[in-house]
Amino acid sequence: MSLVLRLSGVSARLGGRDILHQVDLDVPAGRRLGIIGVNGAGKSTLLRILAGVLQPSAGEVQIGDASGQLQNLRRLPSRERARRIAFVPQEEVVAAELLVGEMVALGRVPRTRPWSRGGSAEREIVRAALDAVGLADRIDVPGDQLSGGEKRRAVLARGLAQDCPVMLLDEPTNHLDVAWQLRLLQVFAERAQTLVATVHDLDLALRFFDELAVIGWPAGLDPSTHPARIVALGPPTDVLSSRHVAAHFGVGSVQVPHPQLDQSHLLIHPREESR
Ligand SMILES: Nc1ncnc2c1ncn2[C@@H]1O[C@H](COP(=O)(O)OP(=O)(O)OP(=O)(O)O)[C@@H](O)[C@H]1O
Repeated sequence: MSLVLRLSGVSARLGGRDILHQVDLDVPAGRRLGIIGVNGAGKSTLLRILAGVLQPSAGEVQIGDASGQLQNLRRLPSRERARRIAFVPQEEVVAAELLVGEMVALGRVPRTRPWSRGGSAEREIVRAALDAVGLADRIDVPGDQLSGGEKRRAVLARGLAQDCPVMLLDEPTNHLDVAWQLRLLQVFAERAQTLVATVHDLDLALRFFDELAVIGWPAGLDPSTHPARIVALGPPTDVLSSRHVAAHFGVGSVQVPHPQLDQSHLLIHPREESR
């Protein structure tokens, strides 16, 4: 299977502190990869490195083309990178002075000629992206008139409008109600060839992704003095075994089959109750 992104020996340093250490990660084309881990582990940092918006302190980030040829992500011009990778960061302010449609249209900038304005075809793409997140009727409304969850959906619509084969989403389900959490991930799964997303909801992670990577610390390493690394990688049912969840999240858990649907769910409980 060809790779769309590859991290080799990637480390990250922020504010004079080592955050990630020697991360190796392959993202194959056509996969849904979930990044999980406790607060402050380094998930956003890893995603920003994959997106090419943060330079690693060591190691190499490579991007693969349709034929599977890998090249250094830094050598790719930023406009070309933005035609191949859409990145939606964790928290983003929707500018009050922009209409919702104008903000979503920013996702089209890499696809248009420099300084050109989008025509009616571009407006249709923007409308379709807003429609996919249930906000088509808000296209001409100022951004600051949206609720928190609606703002999040509008920012995600901008990522959809960018129309890239690879989409990187940092906590896409933040601020969303339960129905939109499920629907939004499905929308992106249908539009993106390859999807990498960070999530905190481990039950959602178990059901939605093909593969999970846990960012954390091996047993015995003090998180306050050591950078994190990938401590588990593989199919969700393996990565979210009771043993792994206890070791990396400090809680008890059990995977149980849904009584009516052909899927498993993860029940979380305080660690003592598992005895
Ligand atoms: N600009 C920065 N300068 C210094 N330290 C930073 C900076 N950004 C993040 N950090 C630190 O890097 C570590 C990893 O942060 P990151 O945001 O990647 O974690 P995360 O796993 O995404 O966390 P969360 O689940 O809380 O969103 C944290 O300890 C954080 O305090």
